[in-house]
Amino acid sequence: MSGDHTLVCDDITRRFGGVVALKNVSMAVRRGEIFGLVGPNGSGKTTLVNAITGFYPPQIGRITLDGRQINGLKPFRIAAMGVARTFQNVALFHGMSVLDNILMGRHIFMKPNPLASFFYPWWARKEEVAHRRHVEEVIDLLQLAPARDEHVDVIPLGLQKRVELARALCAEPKLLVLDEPMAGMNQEEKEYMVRFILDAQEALGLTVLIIEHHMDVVTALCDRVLVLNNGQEIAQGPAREAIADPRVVEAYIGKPRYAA
Ligand SMILES: Nc1ncnc2c1ncn2[C@@H]1O[C@H](COP(=O)(O)OP(=O)(O)OP(=O)(O)O)[C@@H](O)[C@H]1O
Repeated sequence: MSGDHTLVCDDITRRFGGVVALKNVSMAVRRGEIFGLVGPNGSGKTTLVNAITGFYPPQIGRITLDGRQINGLKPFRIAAMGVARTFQNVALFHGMSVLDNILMGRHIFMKPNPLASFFYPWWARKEEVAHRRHVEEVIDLLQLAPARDEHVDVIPLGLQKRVELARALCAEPKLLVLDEPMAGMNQEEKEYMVRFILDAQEALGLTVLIIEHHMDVVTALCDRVLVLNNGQEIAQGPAREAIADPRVVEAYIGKPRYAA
């Protein structure tokens, strides 16, 4: 199945003590698509992302990235294989500027070699220029130039989330995983973020897995979605069809009284 797919999750089960957070969940994210993970609070979305990124590997099931099994690998190995992630609660480096935070996204490409840098300073400079060039492209793409020298602690939440997105893009990911990138944003900030994600996806040919609660954002962004409830799939398919599924409506707003 992996030929056209960047990510395949096959029959994933993850328990935390007596809590079954994911039960027999399968999905496949096609190359170049935006795939949404949807579901009410506690339905297992973050657990699935944590399984994919290696933070909490599944006890049962198999996860492959471009056909190579990744479950069982440490998070830094999975990151080095091309999976970049943003977090539900912004996870930036405090006390550092926007630019320095974004530059951190390049660290997986940096192979410090003090001897080479000492004897061939031009080589180290050339490497830094290449990293800077890539960072500048991302800064332009996400329109972050006016904020580049600001400290991340003093900029608005919407901008912080954009900086986190920029840092993830700088890792040139095969798979970009976004955990609620619109959380806490107002309508205008959400609309901007949707635009930036679509622009980045088009410009960089990204494959994106996104956890999202706002249904207007899901339909604007996602090609297909997996809907979870109580750790199990209740719908999967094209975004509009899946979220209109009666089981999904029921999971979000409950059964109408006359149907009880
Ligand atoms: N580290 C953990 N230890 C114990 N239980 C956990 C852990 N992580 C998740 N769970 C449990 O697994 C279930 C699924 O949680 P998860 O955070 O994956 O849901 P979610 O769909 O991402 O929810 P939300 O939309 O609120 O972020 C919940 O019952 C949660 O309490």
